[in-house]
Amino acid sequence: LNPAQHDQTLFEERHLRYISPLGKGNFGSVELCRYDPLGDNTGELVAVKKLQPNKQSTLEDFQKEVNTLSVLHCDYIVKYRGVCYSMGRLSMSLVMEYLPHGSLIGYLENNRHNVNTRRMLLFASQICKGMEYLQTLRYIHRDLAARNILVASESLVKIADFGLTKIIPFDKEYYRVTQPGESPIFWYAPESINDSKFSHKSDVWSFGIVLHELFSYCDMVSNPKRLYMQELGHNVQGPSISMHLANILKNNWRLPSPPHCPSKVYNLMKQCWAYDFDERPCFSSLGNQIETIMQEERENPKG
Ligand SMILES: CCCn1cc(-c2nc(Nc3ccc(C(=O)NC)cc3)nc3[nH]ccc23)cn1
Repeated sequence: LNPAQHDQTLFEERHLRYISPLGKGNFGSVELCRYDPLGDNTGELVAVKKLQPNKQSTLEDFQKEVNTLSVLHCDYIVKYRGVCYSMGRLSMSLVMEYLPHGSLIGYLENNRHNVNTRRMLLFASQICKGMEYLQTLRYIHRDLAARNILVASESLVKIADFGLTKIIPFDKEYYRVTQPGESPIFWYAPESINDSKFSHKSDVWSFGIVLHELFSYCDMVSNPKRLYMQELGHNVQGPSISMHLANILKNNWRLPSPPHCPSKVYNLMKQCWAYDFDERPCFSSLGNQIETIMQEERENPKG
């Protein structure tokens, strides 16, 4: 047999059966497929991210996303399975493990009543560990948000969508982006808004926003964009939004504590939202603080 037939990471398009749409990521949409080489529906379900057609730059970016995911091996990061070339290698798709419970946002909306504080803290500590692992490889995610967290089981979440992930150069502690596309500015640290500077500490800021989303049960009413826009006043439009956002952050306004959120958890968020990135905790410190709060929750459960 030729090597390709032994290469488990090469998926032949003719055996990849489309089932349904799963969601939208950076640079493309994700679909549920069954890889069924025997043609008897015994093949396994996979999540396939198809590159958005045309726009040459995204093919290059997409290849980088594929390369990034292919080297990540962590329980708290969605698993790479391989690639599927089509149109004679002119297009490609990223094949990943299928996570049955979908995005954290939908999960929390549908399971609000049986996700207590302890489970939220478990999810937060898993995301923290995934980010700690990324940092050991000098990767910055740059798009850490609840929409990019997937639920593998009722006790396991994973970080997904590495479309904006960058490697920090060996001689610097931050990455400066040239062309910020449609940026998720409400998840951005001040230095990212003002100077397009990204670092592990800007990922920590975004982690604080994810904590807020988690403890708000990803409720639409209190999502970060809506809360910030309320503070900015809806008359602020278009490009000046980021300037106004940077302003209120400079004046030390922060998202309010989610309803019934334990004060120790809100305190963690505030640490992540220190204006000066040097004052923000690192992911390992955050992980330890979360474990401590989890231990206290176990001793005298409130949630
Ligand atoms: C992160 C942004 C891009 N994105 C990735 C995925 C994705 N989804 C799923 N499973 C999934 C999704 C949705 C639902 C659902 O019931 N929806 C109403 C059920 C299961 N497994 C995945 N493995 C790798 C990526 C990925 C979806 N969007």
